[in-house]
Amino acid sequence: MRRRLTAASRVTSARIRLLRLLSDAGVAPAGMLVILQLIRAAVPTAQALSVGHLVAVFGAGHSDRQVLGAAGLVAGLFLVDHAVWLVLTAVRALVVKRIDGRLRAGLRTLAADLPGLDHLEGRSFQDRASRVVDGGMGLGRDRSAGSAAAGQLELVFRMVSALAATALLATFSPMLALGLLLVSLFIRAMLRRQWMRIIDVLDADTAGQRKEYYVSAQAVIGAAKDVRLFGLSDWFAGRFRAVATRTYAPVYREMLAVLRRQWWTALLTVASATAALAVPAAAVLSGSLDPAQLITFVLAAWGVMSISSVGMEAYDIEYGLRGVEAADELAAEYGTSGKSGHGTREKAESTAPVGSSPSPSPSPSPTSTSTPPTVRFEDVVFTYPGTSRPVLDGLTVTLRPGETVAVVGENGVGKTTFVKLLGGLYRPDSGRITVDGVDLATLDLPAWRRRLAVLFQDFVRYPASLRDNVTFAAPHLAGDGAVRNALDRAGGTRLLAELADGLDTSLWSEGEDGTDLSGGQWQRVALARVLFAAAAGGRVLVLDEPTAHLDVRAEAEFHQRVVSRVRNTTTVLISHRLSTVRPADRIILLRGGRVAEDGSHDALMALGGDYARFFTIQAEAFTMEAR
Ligand SMILES: Nc1ncnc2c1ncn2[C@@H]1O[C@H](COP(=O)(O)OP(=O)(O)OP(=O)(O)O)[C@@H](O)[C@H]1O
Repeated sequence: MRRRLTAASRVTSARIRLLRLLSDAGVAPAGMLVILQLIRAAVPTAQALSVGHLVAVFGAGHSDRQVLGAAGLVAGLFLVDHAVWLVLTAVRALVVKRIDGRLRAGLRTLAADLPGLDHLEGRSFQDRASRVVDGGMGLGRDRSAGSAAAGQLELVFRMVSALAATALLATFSPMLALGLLLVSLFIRAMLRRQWMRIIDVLDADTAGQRKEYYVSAQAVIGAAKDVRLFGLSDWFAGRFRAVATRTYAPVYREMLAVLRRQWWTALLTVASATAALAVPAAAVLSGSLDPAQLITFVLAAWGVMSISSVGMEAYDIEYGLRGVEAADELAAEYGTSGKSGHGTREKAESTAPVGSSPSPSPSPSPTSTSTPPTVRFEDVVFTYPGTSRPVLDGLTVTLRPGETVAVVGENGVGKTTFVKLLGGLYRPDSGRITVDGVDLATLDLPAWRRRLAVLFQDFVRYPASLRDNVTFAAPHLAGDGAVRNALDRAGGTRLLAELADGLDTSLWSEGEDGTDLSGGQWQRVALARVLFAAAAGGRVLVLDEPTAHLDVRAEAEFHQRVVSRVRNTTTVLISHRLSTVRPADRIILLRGGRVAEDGSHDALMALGGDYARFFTIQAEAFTMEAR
């Protein structure tokens, strides 16, 4: 009993939460929806009365005017109902869109405010985030949080409508009215319980995303080359069919099972309908009711019984509510930790730096921002969330102000991970990272990041103008001279001259009049972006594989053109092309998650370790090619 009461109170508060969501749509649309629903709720009872009145005036031989008036009332009510339905559909769509928009905007802000990346690693955040934006599998309508709120309002007024009909029927027979209402509510509860299990089955569909991928991969430009050249179209179609069958088969099985269990709810419905007809008919036969009243009360009984059916709104509520709950859970879990920590609360607590409190409060950087800082990794151990093997395992290294440090090592050794930790995107499991002696965990992260200019290996190709692509890190400094200068140093001057609209050329190839660039051209733009950021105050410049897409000449000129012209900045250069890193002040070779070799090119060549071996292999390959 207690469990039932708890469950009932949980359902009630969830339903109230849905109704409160309506305020997100704005007072005018939400208020209008309430008024329209109220009008529609009054229609069945008004129709019962008006049709009864029409029969009464017709049978009693009233004047033509009176009959026409009564018929006009009946017809008018039908018209009003239809017109209200049309307007209501439009207002409902607006309300749904606004509520969903607010919820999605909240999710975007929450995700963007989280300074770390670890929430994006596990399924927990992703699953709940996609539940918030999920429109569900609805027959012609969205099954979102907004539709759940609108559906809840619809249900409230369906109830109001049934109660109004009950009150009208009770003027004839309170017993019949109450009995019909209770049986109808019971049938509804049973039907709802049976059909809503389908929502559980749909919710358990974890293959949905893959299904989407198999469909979209064939239609988007990214995979189109592979699909054609490898002849993968049939493979994609086959995978889609397999996943779709796996998704929908349990849904159809559940539907069949529910249909097989319908016989006794059908029996109850037939019994209710028989009582609704027989009791007023018996009263007519005994002379206590006239035919006009018979019509009114039979229609009223129909109005009461209408609550027994499970309408689309029930699915909307059930499905959309899970999106609302997911949004609430995300807000509770990540809403506040995101502002101050590096990532999720759990990760922040479990990996707090040695000797510091679990959730250090951020403080402004005490270091000067005009000079490059001394950055130290002290015995840093780091394991990606959801994995067990540490990528960095006791990494100790110092980046001294103004020096150029190259980081090299085999694929997967942790070079990019080192950069991610430097940017505060993850926190070490143990050990610490200091900036001028201050633990990075206690620094104001946004302020620290303004001192970094990072070119990632998988840099982003923003669908925006060339100018925006260069100035994103410091839009307030977007003077043409600075942009051209950054492009020039990145080797992008010729590219700029070739583009029809110069700096204003749209690099959004999918947009109207947009242009796309080659891989190497994009790399120059991305390089210009970080050089621009460095000129705007970035004191630590990180270049992860900056020459991977560049042609031979650009690669050969890279050090001269880019690295040697950087002033008042520490440069971290990651590259597999050892000729690119050769001029660096220091070269660090990572192995087993820590520094294995550290020194200038000459020193490491003299050491005769891995660096010397790799360099010799590359040099020999070039010499052989040259012959
Ligand atoms: N988000 C992640 N989640 C789990 N493991 C990851 C993640 N990112 C990287 N790894 C793993 O961490 C290891 C180090 O990756 P990282 O990208 O730092 O290597 P890298 O030295 O930059 O490699 P490369 O030279 O190929 O660019 C790899 O084994 C990789 O599989």
